[in-house]
Amino acid sequence: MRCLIANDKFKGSLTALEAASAIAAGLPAGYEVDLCPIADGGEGFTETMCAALSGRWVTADVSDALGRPIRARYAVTDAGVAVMEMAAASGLLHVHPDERSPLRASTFGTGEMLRHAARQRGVSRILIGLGGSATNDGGVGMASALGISPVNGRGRTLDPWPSAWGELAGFDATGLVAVPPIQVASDVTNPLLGPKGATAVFGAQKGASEAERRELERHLARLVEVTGAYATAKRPGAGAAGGLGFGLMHFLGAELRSGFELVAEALDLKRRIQEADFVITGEGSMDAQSLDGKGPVGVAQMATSLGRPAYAVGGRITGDVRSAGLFQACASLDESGLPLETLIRQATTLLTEATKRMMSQSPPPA
Ligand SMILES: Nc1ncnc2c1ncn2[C@@H]1O[C@H](COP(=O)(O)OP(=O)(O)OP(=O)(O)O)[C@@H](O)[C@H]1O
Ligand SMILES: O=C(O)[C@H](O)CO
Repeated sequence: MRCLIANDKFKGSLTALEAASAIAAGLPAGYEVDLCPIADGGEGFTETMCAALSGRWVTADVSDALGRPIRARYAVTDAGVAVMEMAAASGLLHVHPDERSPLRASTFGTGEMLRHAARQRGVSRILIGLGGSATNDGGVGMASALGISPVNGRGRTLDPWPSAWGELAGFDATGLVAVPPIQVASDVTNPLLGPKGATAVFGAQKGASEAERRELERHLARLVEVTGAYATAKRPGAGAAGGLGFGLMHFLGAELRSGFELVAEALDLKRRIQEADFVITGEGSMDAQSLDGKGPVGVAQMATSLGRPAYAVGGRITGDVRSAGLFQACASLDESGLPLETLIRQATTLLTEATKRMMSQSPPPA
């Protein structure tokens, strides 16, 4: 029996590779294993792509979402592609829960990282992953760092975070820095505005109260009005990373694709599924958001279409995912009834045990 293990990270407890190894340890003796950690555009995207494309790491001193100095890492591949994730600079991970404040947060640091990459010798293309952001600025911070500044009616430059845009009247691009073509790997397909938009769906996890979410939505709507980019705002992925998807497409003409699809291509996932008898996927939390184009669901759909049974292991797996008809069997760490803190601390052992249990209860068809 050959098993492909293609899971994403368990955020807060295990990287994708650590989780894949813990899952492998739970398989019956004698099974062949192909470890294939995946990512979708959020944290872990660069590491996964760098491993697949063989790149070297570069560090850049930039700003985090609140403007504090941060050292961000990205990779440059042998083929001259700079591969990065916005979360390395503007991620939620770098902002303590008490400090989260998307009205004051900006993607300026992501723009600095892009500028840094554009200046690297031999870089002819940039691939940037979106997801896990602390920001909700429509990419204005990013644009600002590249010389496209938000201005008021008198031409005065405004700060690049939403609460400063009361008088936003346009953009001054006279200082625009040259950047190579950019391809975007988006973790979600949400549009910029509305009930399925960046603020409504992801604002709360960044610390925005209901009143703040209303204000953020107003600012983003104003941004669309001022730029006239109504069609871009509606495109799938425009709402990724607090609207950075919109900003990259509108200000820099970037091409946006599903992060999972890009990763799947780089990892040669289809061939590896075909070579396996069954597939195990998973991530920290498999929930309604996962059904919206996230990696593990993508793996399961691909496996099903190739006639290979898919299994899921997660920290938690909600009922809608379990009943989506995608998995032969599911096992989650929280079925043990242990508190989250213990599930996170003992994630490796528990994941191995959950896999063992799942495989003995529902073995793959011989
Ligand atoms: N060992 C664990 N046991 C139980 N739950 C876990 C464990 N590790 C992570 N989680 C849950 O998963 C959540 C994180 O989900 P996940 O790892 O899928 O990342 P995510 O935020 O959905 O990332 P992405 O935006 O890339 O999908 C945590 O908040 C936690 O509730
Ligand atoms: O960063 C975010 O807002 C979410 O991960 C969706 O992209």
